[in-house]
Amino acid sequence: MKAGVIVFPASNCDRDVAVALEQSTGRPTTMVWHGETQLPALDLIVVPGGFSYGDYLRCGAIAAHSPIMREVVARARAGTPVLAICNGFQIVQEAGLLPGALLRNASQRFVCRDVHLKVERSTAPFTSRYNAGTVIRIPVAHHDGNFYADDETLAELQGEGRVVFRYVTAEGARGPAANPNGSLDDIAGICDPSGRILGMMPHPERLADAMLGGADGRAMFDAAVEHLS
Ligand SMILES: NC(=O)CC[C@H](N)C(=O)O
Repeated sequence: MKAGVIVFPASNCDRDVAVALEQSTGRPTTMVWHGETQLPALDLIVVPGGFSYGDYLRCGAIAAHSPIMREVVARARAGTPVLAICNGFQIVQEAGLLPGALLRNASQRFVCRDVHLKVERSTAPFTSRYNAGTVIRIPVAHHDGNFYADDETLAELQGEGRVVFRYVTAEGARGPAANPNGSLDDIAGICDPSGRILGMMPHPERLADAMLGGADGRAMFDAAVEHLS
C-alpha cells in the first residue's frame, strides 16, 4: 500500500503524517510538491495540516489552486481515498471535494489543545478500527476550525451519516465546553457520500504513537492499511 502526502509552501504537519503513515504501512511515504502536475500511483493521498501560503486570502484558498490539486481532485473523484487534516480539510473544501466552510474560531483565538471526539461513523477506509460511539483523544491546533454549512447542506450531512467525528467531553457529553471552536452541530470531521474522502480539523498524526503521549490516532492509519492492502 503506497501512501502520498502533498506538500505546500508552509505545510508543517507533512513530515509528522509521513511518519505516522510509515508506522502503519511499513513503507516509505511519497512526498509530492504542490507544484507538480502529475501524481505517482498512490493508494492513499493525505493533504496535511499547516499554514499553506501563510493562510493569506483565506486558509486553504490559494493551495486549492495549486497545480497538484487538479490531480488530487481527479484521483479523489476516481475513488482514491483522501485524508485531509486541518489545513488539508480547509484546502479540500476550497477545492470542492467536501462541503461547508471553516470559519474563524468563535473565540477569535488560535486553539491548541487536546480535544475528545466521538466517532460517529466507523466505516472503511479510515474509521473502521473504531467502534461507533467510541470517544478518542486527539489534538487540535488552528484558528479557523469553526465548521459551518447552510441548513440544507447540514441536513444532508446528518441524513447521510456523513458526520464522522463530533467534539465531546472525555465522558462523551456534547456542549460548549467540549467544542473548541464553535463548530456547528459540534462537527469535527465529515466525509463524502462514499466515506473515502475524509476531512477533519483534529490531528490524528499527533497522537499516533505512545511515545507522543497517546496513540488514539493510529487506528486511522492502520484502518487505511487494512482496507487498502
Ligand atoms: N494546524 C493547521 O493545519 C492549521 C490550519 C490553519 N492554518 C488554521 O490555523 O486554521
